[in-house]
Amino acid sequence: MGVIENEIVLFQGVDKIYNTGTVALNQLNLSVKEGEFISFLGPSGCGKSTALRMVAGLGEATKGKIEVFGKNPKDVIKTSNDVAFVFQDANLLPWRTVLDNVLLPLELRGSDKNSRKETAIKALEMVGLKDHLKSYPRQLSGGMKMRVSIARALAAKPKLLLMDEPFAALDEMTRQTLQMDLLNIWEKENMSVLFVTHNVYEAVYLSTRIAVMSARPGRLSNLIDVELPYPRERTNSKFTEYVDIASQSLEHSMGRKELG
Ligand SMILES: Nc1ncnc2c1ncn2[C@@H]1O[C@H](COP(=O)(O)OP(=O)(O)OP(=O)(O)O)[C@@H](O)[C@H]1O
Repeated sequence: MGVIENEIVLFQGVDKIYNTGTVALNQLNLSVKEGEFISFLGPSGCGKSTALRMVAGLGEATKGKIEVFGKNPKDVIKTSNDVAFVFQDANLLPWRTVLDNVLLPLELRGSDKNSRKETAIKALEMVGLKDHLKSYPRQLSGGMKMRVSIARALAAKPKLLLMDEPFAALDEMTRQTLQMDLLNIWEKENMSVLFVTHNVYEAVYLSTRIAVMSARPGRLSNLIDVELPYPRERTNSKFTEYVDIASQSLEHSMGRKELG
């Protein structure tokens, strides 16, 4: 099989069976190209997080191959800052200020002392928190905490950002604002994003492609190319069409309805 140009992530025949016997992924095949914004959409327990975690070198495939930038994911994590992870929980240290939370991974990595503060401030600027450098996590709203968490990931200047339901705990207004801001950052920074969500609207709003996962178990049931220009208009009829396509695909993947 030839190498695909600009391929940054490859799942090839990937099975993941946990030692409890749970089959989390079954023959997952997916090729992600540079610059894509891919969402894994699927019901609870279909293996979305498992797939994302393996891209971050957390856990190994039971069978098949996963490559990130053409290498073993564990090696990529060990030797570069090219991959960053944002979780649903912002995971901030309560005794550190906003700036110090973003600085922490840079300190741990031993990056240059003089430039790291500048890098952290720039990342906080990108997420609109330049005026809150000295605040503590307890003084921030849920949305602001998530912004700090995103800034912490961006400070490493990753080429690939992995996000596991980052906005799931936020209210709808905050979620929509963060989605918009995330897209702006994605476009400006030339990053690629792998994003996990349960939310069909979120997947259609954000993604260049949606990987719909099935719970029977851990299979890719559909790949949807979302051919809509950015920024997307949620009230647009084309947007609604994609929401319908993704919803039907999701229902089909859960075995409730056959695709029309
Ligand atoms: N460390 C683990 N050990 C054993 N089983 C696990 C482990 N992690 C996940 N699983 C199981 O693997 C399956 C897939 O889990 P995973 O978290 O990847 O799904 P998900 O699609 O991300 O679910 P959710 O949307 O609820 O987060 C589930 O049945 C889960 O219980």
